[in-house]
Amino acid sequence: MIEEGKTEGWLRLPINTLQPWATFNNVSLNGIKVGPQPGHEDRGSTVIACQELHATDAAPLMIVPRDLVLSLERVQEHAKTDKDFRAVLEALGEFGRNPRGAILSFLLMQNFIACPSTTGKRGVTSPFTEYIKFLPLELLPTFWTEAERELLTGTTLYSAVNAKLKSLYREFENLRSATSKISWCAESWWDEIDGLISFDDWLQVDAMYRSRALEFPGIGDCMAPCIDMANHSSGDATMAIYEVDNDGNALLLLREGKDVRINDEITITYGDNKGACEMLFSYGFIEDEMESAKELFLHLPLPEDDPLARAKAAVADTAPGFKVFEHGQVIDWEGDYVWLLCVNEEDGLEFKVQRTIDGDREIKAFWKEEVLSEVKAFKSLLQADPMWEVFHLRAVSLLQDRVASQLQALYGSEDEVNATPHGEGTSIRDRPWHLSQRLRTLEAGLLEKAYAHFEDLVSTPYHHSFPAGIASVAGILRVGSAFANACARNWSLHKAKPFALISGLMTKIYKRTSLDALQGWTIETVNLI
Ligand SMILES: C[S@@+](CC[C@H](N)C(=O)[O-])C[C@H]1O[C@@H](n2cnc3c(N)ncnc32)[C@H](O)[C@@H]1O
Repeated sequence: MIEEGKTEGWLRLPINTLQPWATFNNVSLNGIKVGPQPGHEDRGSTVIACQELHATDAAPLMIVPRDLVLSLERVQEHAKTDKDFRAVLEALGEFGRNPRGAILSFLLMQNFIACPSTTGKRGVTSPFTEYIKFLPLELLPTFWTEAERELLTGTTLYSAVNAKLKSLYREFENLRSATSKISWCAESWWDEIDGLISFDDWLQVDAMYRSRALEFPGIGDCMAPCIDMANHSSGDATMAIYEVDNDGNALLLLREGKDVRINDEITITYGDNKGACEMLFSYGFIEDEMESAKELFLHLPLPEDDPLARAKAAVADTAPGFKVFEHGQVIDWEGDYVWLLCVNEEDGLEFKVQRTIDGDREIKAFWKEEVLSEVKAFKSLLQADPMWEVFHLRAVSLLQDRVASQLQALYGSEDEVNATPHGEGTSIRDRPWHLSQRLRTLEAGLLEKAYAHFEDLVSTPYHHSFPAGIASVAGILRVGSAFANACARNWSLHKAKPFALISGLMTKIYKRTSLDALQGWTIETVNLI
């Protein structure tokens, strides 16, 4: 329905009619207009200065009345006067009571109301019935074809998009089964012959929300019409900020110290620390200026041979993996889950089944008799342990292996991806092709740096306590691995593959030697470090 509406025109309004919509709905636009920026039409509409503006001038660039900010609260308000929509929201149960479920179903309903082929009018119009006509169709990766998604093989976006599509499908199926019980929905939305709503519509409302949601203090995630017309730039290039005033109105303000000339673009930041993967996932682009993937999340499966795997999975209240990030010149990682994987029964980890006050059975983790109330607290317990150096080495070693396997997946898919026909006359569009290539290069760069960083961590602190024989074997392997790695880094992704594999193998042997050596002589040696 939505794509059809955009193509046929009944769900489209020219962006130069946003100003009358804004005036009619009491949105004030001061010294700015919304439209495409010449030379950057591929970025859609944006906020442009129509006069010189200075941060010292007190007036906000935009004031959006609180009633127009689309939050959970606003959707619930609307439901009070729209009994058809209220029935939808109630049918959705818990999902209809959280911001995402409420906002997405509201957007779907507003698109449905705008559809001219609706027989027997349902729902109540709102300012959004018109506003959604200004919104473009975003080519987020959830709209990439299967062949286009294959271009992401080896990147962290590959599994993220596939998992998102599965979860969107589950949400859509829930929506369908819950609202099929409402007679007008069964007829107008889901009828097998002329029902209007399809899975693509759910993808469209998800994309509208995902690419435009802003987080306002005191409101949470919401959509603020007109402010969501601002494009993104990061760092010093960000020209404006958004906030709420004491009355709950949403404001767009020029950043302190910024002056703009007529026709300059006024951008906001969608999150300076967001990585390339997240930018592409949520907004469908990667900033031209981005030189690093910034951060990426790698999943860590629980090893099949871990006897405590099931118990660990049951208590893990955190994402099953870790984040590698590069902020400035610093490479680091975080992930509480990793510590669960590094220790076992022989180290002091134990699980017990306890009864809760409601009589339910609950599995509890213990570290050396001390209850582990949340995985987040585990690292500090381990840090206080005499074996910390060993646990830390195990963790870094695990992370390095995971980074190596991700690099292998990236390099390993390189030939096939590069050989994929793309562009005109093929099933691969230019935009997904270029964006996937960009992501591949950025993620390879960050993974390489993380690999080298972990290599430094696993090698440096322990060497001086190894016996001479082990130290020299470890030393040779380390130098060899560093050499192979340096070759890998200086060559193109494609040529680097054999070097990366050699480096990976050498580091594996080296780390094994180090770990065995450390664990071999146990606590006294570690205590000396
Ligand atoms: C919140 S909307 C901004 C308004 C949008 N351009 C429009 O026409 O409605 C976010 C979308 O704008 C586009 N966008 C924003 N900043 C961009 C940038 N720096 N480069 C490319 N596209 C950008 C992306 O398509 C993104 O999903």
